[in-house]
Formats: sequence, C-alpha cells, structure tokens
Amino acid sequence: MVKQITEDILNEVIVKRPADSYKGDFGRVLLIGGDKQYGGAITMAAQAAVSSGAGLVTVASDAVNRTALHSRVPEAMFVDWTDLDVLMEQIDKSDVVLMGSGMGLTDYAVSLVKRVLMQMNAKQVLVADGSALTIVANEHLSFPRDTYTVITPHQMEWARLSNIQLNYQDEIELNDVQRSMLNVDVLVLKQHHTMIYNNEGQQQIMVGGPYQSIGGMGDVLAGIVAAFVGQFKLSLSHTVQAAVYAHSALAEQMAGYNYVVRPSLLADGMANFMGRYQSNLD
Ligand SMILES: NC(=O)C1=CN([C@@H]2O[C@H](COP(=O)(O)OP(=O)(O)OC[C@H]3O[C@@H](n4cnc5c(N)ncnc54)[C@H](O)[C@@H]3O)[C@@H](O)[C@H]2O)[C@@H](O)CC1
Ligand SMILES: Nc1ncnc2c1ncn2[C@@H]1O[C@H](COP(=O)(O)OP(=O)(O)O)[C@@H](O)[C@H]1O
Ligand SMILES: [Mg+2]
Repeated sequence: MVKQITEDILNEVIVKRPADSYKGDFGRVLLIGGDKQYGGAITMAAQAAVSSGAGLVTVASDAVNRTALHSRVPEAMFVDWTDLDVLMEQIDKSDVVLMGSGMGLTDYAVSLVKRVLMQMNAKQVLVADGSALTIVANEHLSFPRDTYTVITPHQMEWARLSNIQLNYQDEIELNDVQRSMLNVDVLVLKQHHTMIYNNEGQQQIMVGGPYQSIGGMGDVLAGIVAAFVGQFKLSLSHTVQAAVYAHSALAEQMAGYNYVVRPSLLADGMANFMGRYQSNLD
C-alpha cells in the first residue's frame, strides 16, 4: 500500500536548532554540476540548499559559473571542477554530495561522475540528479553499494536508468525491484504526485501541480534534499519525504497568487517556509 505523505512529516523532521549549535552541525554539502550551458541549474540548487539550512555549501562547477553563482549565492564556496586535487579533498570532507544538476553529458562530466562514484565512503550520502543519472545509465555505471544513495529522476531519466518505459512506471513492484538492483536507498520518482521508494515501502505526495512544470524546478528539489539529509537526523527515508513534501507544498502555496512558480523564488522561500514548521526538541 502506498502511504500518502502529509504535513505531519514537516513537524516530525524539521527540528528547532539547539541554542549552542554551529554551522558544522547542519551538514557540509558539496554540489557538483553546472557546465558552460547549465550554470543556472547548479546556482538554483545551491540557492535551495542554503535557504533550506545546509550548514556549509560548496559548489564544484565550470569556472565560467563562479561570478554568477557568487552574485546570487554568496554564502556558497566555489571550486573549479577541473582542480581535481581540491575537488577530491572536498568530497572527503563532505557529509552529502549532490551531483548532476546541469552537469551536462560531456566527456569531462562522464569522468567526474566516475570519480565521484569511486570516491564516496560509507558515512556519506550521495544525491544524484539530472545529467548524472543519464551518465550512469549511458555508461552502465553502478551506484556505490556502501554509500547511502538517493536519486531524484524525472520519468525519462528513470526510464534510461531502469529500462522501465513511461507507460509501465505505475507498476510499483517493478520500480522497486529496479531501485534495489541499482543499489539505490531512496528513489524519488518525480511526476505529478511524486512517488518515493525505499526499504520501508512507498510513499506519495498529494500536493503540487503544473505550475511546477518549468525548467529548474527539479534542480531546486535536489538542493533541498541535499540540505535536509545533511542536517536532520531522522531516517534517510523520512528526511527525503519531508524534503519532497516541502518543495511541492511551498510551490502550491506560492501558486495561490502566481500562474507559475519560479524555481529560484521557491528556493528563496524555503527558509521562511521551514521556520513555520520547526518543532521543539523538548
Ligand atoms: N537553467 C538551467 O541551467 C537548467 C538546466 N537543466 C539541466 O539540464 C540537464 C538536462 O535535463 P533535462 O531534464 O532538460 O533533459 P533530459 O534530456 O534528461 O530530459 C528531457 C527529455 O525527456 C523527455 N521527457 C519525457 N517525460 C518527461 C518527464 N516526465 N519529465 C521531464 N522530461 C520528460 C522530454 O521530452 C525531453 O526529451 C540536467 O542536468 C538539468 O539539471 C534543467 O534543469 C533546466 C534548467
Ligand atoms: N504537473 C506537475 N505536477 C506536480 N509536480 C510537477 C509537475 N510538473 C513538474 N513537477 C515537479 O517539478 C519538478 C521537475 O523536475 P525536473 O523535470 O527534474 O526539472 P528540471 O531538471 O528542469 O529542474 C519535479 O519535482 C516534478 O515533480
Ligand atoms: Mg531535472
């Protein structure tokens, strides 16, 4: 039975910050993506991660994106993704690595995806989205067995990864078998009323709508997911459920007075949205 995710997940997962906390308590998040063509995608993911409370955000991207990224998200640190020694060091230091947003499909992007998959360890969480998923599918790569892995494909990306065509993607058992064969802990299968698959079963959001059908909306979700898993200590599956719910619930609220919801505005709205749900620790 597919469980419907309700607003309760937000009060359960989003906790009030302890008074004596510091940035290191809320996740070191590394975002790898943004080639020459798609700098906006990684910028929006970074904006979303910062606004959703990630303690420290670093972006590894094509050098051409540095100034634009900093002008929109000065809180984020920047690494030129061709500087491999620094990049590998950053991966080792991170709690969460998001890769794929606007990464593109160049040979260099392929080589980066391979390196990241090899470098991740058992204590870290990998969030893979966008181009990284297409690369894993095209190159027949595997997700690391010992790293917690969350993937956030749209339906075409899932078709490439799983070989399940779009008209069969409502077959729950089929999707779940493929998820597990791919070494994926949490599959977020994005669609109208997105579904989440994990070892605890399947969950679905009933919020959100077509005002979200706009480029960048998935990049923002990836940044929110990375920030949530970096800072909240509940199970990975609950934390991802909260991130997915928050993304579409806020979009639904913003759509009350907008025809479409701009992903960059949604990203900026997350801090205010989360502030309304934080629950007390005691
Ligand atoms: N401002 C930016 O820089 C943006 C960059 N983006 C990046 O662009 C790269 C390519 O991603 P795309 O998703 O555009 O390209 P993809 O080639 O992965 O997917 C788009 C293709 O899938 C098809 N499709 C079928 N069903 C679909 C569904 N339910 N949802 C989405 N597509 C469906 C579309 O018709 C199209 O042919 C990613 O790395 C992504 O992060 C996009 O997020 C758009 C915005
Ligand atoms: N009609 C819709 N109803 C609900 N959610 C939608 C709809 N269209 C798109 N979305 C949501 O918007 C996001 C789109 O993600 P994606 O296709 O990866 O966008 P991009 O790669 O351009 O950022 C997903 O979270 C998806 O669930
Ligand atoms: Mg996408």
